[in-house]
Amino acid sequence: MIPLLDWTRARSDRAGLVADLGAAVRGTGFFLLKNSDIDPDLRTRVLNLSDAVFALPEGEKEAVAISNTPHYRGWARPGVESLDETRGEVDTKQTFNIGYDLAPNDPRVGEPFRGPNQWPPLPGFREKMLAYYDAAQAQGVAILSLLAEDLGLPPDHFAPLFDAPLSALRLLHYPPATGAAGEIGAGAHTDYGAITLLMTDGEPGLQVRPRGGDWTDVPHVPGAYVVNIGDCLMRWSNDIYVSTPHRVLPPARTRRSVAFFVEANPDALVTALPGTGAAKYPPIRAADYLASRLDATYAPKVPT
Ligand SMILES: O=C(O)CCC(=O)C(=O)O
Ligand SMILES: [Fe+2]
Repeated sequence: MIPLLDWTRARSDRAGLVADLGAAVRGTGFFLLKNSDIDPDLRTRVLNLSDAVFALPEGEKEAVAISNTPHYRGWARPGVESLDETRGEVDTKQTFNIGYDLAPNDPRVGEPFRGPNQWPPLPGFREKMLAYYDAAQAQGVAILSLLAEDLGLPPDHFAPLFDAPLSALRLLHYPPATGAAGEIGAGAHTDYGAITLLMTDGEPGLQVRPRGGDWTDVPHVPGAYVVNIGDCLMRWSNDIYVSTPHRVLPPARTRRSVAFFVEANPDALVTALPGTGAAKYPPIRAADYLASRLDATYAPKVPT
């Protein structure tokens, strides 16, 4: 149901990979991707640095808390986010968000989602996270080029719309389940962006709920990314591609994952792609679409 695709086919069997990808994104909207272009050593460094940031003393995490800035960057303690907007539950996960990096004096600072990142005092953290951000964005754009072919568009259709992106690198840390009533690692949700590239540590918990189906575990294939379509690309494709609800159950042991949300440039106009039929939705700027979704995620659910 969730196919395992081999990225090396992008060079050796491109038409075959385009066909398999096209089927996956019209089905559950989820697939596993092995042999990605992202350096395995860089992936390991990012996961280790992620452990290090969550292990910092509370005070050092507070110094880079997401609440310090309006840009959705930095550390979020458990309970700050509630991915399932329809329920009172708050997520047990901690997260650390990194965005497109701008110098504090860049003229774009002040536009929605534009700003400097907050960096914890860990050697190599900034350098490795920014290297991973660029590598993951490039991988996302490469996947989008195959999807453009799948839709009968030129392979470079998306590239200029994703070169100064809203994309977010998110480190996640789930504590072991306590058994408390209503406990959830990450509440049921769909992703907001174009494509999500997720690396996990193999600890189970991630589940998807395909249309008309039940919650199903996402298998773990060592070294493979879990890739899924987000709501923005579903809308852009005029609902040809499918963004599927997923969640993370409270894990038996500490669970770590690293999500990269591939997003478009703020000004990219999300409007039914050529050849996808009569538009079901009005055009919207990518930044306005993201703003509408993030507001719901961070709205207070519990009295503080
Ligand atoms: O941690 C995971 O496995 C999934 C996280 C997720 O779905 C998200 O952050 O959007
Ligand atoms: Fe997600």
